[in-house]
Amino acid sequence: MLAVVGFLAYVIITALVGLVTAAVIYVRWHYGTLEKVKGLPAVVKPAIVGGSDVYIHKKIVHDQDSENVKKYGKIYGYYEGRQPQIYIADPELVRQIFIKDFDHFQTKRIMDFGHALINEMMDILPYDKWKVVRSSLSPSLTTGKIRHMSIEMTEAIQDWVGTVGEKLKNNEPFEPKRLYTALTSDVVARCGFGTKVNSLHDPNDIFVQHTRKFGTEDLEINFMLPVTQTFPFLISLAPFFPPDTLDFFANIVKNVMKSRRESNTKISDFIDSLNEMMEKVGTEEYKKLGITVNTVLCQALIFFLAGFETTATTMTFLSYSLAKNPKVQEKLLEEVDAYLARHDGKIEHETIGEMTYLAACMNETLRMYAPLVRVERVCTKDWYHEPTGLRIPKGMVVQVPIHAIHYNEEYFPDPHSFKPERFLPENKDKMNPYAFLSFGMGPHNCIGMRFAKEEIQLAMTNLLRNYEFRPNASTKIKYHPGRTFLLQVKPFTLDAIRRTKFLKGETI
Ligand code: HEM
Repeated sequence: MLAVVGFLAYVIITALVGLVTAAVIYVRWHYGTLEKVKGLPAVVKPAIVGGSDVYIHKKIVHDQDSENVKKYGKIYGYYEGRQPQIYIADPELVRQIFIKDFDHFQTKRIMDFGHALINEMMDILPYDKWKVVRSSLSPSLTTGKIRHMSIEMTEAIQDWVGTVGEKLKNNEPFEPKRLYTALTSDVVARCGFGTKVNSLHDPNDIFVQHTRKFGTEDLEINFMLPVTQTFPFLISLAPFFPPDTLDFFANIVKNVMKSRRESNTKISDFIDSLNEMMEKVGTEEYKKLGITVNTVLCQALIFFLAGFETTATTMTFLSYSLAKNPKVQEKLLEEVDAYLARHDGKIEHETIGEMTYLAACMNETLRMYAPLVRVERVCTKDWYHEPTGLRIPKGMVVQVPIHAIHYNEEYFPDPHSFKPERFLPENKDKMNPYAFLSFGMGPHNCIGMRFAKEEIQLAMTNLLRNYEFRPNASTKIKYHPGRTFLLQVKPFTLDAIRRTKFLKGETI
C-alpha cells in the first residue's frame, strides 16, 4: 500500500514539476530576442517570468512609459509579458516607420478577443484584407459625408444638452465622463446604427444597457493584464466584450442594413458602404481574402467601440482643462459668443471651423490627455535604419508611447501647462507635425478623426453657449492603473454654471 502511495506521489510531483518547467519555458521562450537586435541601445531587463514590468497592472501605464523613455532613451526594448517589443519615442523615426517605410510595417498585432465577430476589427486584420476593408469604408467618413452626418449629430447633441439642463436644474452634479459617454453613444447610435436614443433620458433602453456593458471603467486594478500578457490564449476564456452584447449590436446593424436595402435609397453613408461590402461577400475576391458577413458586421461594431469612449474622454478632459484654466475658458467663451452673434445663433458644420481657438483647445486636450496610450505596428519585412544602425527583424512589434512624446519638452515646451496657443495656425510652423500622435499617423491612422473632431466641436459649442465650468472639491484627475490601451480616468465632477450672457438661439 505504502509503495502504491509513494509511486502515486512520485507521479504527481513529477507531473507538477514537468508542468511548471513547461510553463516557465513557454513564458521565457522569447527572452533574449531583444538583446540580439542590432543597434537597439537598451532593453528593460525582464523578471524571471512576467516580462519587463510584472507590476504594470498596478501602475499608470502612460506615466511609466515616460519614465522608461527618461531612463532608457527614445529607443529601447521591452518584454510585454513574454512578447519582445521595441519602443520608439522619436517623432522622426515614427514618421519613417508609420509613413515612409509603411511597406515594412503594414499591420498591427493580430489578436484574439475571444469572439469571432470582434476578431475581424479593421485595425487588426492582415494587410490585404485590411486594405480592402479600409478603402471600402473610407469614402463614408470624408468631410463631405461628415457634413451630412452633422445634422443627425446636432439633433442628438441638442437633445442631450436639454436633458443635461434638466438634470442640472434638479441639482444633479455635472459628471463629465458619464454625461459625455451618454452623448457619444447617442451620436454613434444615430449616425452609425440609424437608432434614435437618449441615454440620459431613457437609461433603461436596451441599447443604453448594452452600451454600458462595453464600459471598461469598473476594475480598480486590471488583474487580468499580467495573466493575458503572459498567456495571451487565455483571452478567449475571459472575452473582452460580453458575447450577448456583441450579438445584440450585430442584429441591429443587420436590420438597419436590411431596411436601407429595402427602401432602395442610397446616401453613400456608412450603412451604404457596409451594404456594398455585403453584396461582395461570396465573390472570388472576398473569398480569397476571407471577407465574410462577420467581417462586414464587425466594422459597424468598431465604429461604435472606437468612437464613443475616445471622444467622451476628450470632452471630459477639455471641460476639466477649461475649469482649471479660467483665462483660456474666458477667451474661448468670447470666441463662441462672437461666432454665435455672427451666425444668428446657428451652430453648423459649414462654419464651425471658424473657431480656431476651440480647435486649438481640443488639440491641446488631445496632446495632454491622448485617449489612446500607445500606437503600434508589426514589422512585416526586415528593416534597417542607417542613421542609428537599428535593425528591426520581421515579426517584431513596435510600440509608440504617445504620452512620452507629448510630454517631451523638446517637442512641446512647458508640456505640463495647458497652452492651446501652440496649436493656433500662426504657430503651426513652430511645432513638429510628427510629434502630435493622438490620432496615430500614416495609412493606418484613425479613420474616424474627422467624425470625432466634428462631434467635439459641435457639442462643446452647444454646451458653452449655455454653461461655463468651474472646479469643485471633487475635480481631481486620478487614473485607473494598468490601462495599456485606453486612458481611463476615475469619476469626478465639475460645476457647470449657467451663463447669464445669453445670445439668440440658446437651446434651454
Ligand atoms: C477623439 C476621438 C478618437 C481618438 C483620439 C482616436 C484615436 C485613434 C488612434 C490613435 C488610432 C490608431 C492609429 C494608428 O495606429 O496610427 C485609431 C484608429 C482607429 N480609429 Fe480612432 N480615435 C477616435 C475616434 C474614432 C471614431 C469616432 C471612430 C469611428 C468613427 C474611430 C475609428 C477608428 C478605426 C476604425 C481605427 C483603425 C484604423 C486602421 O487601423 O486602419 N476612431 N484611432
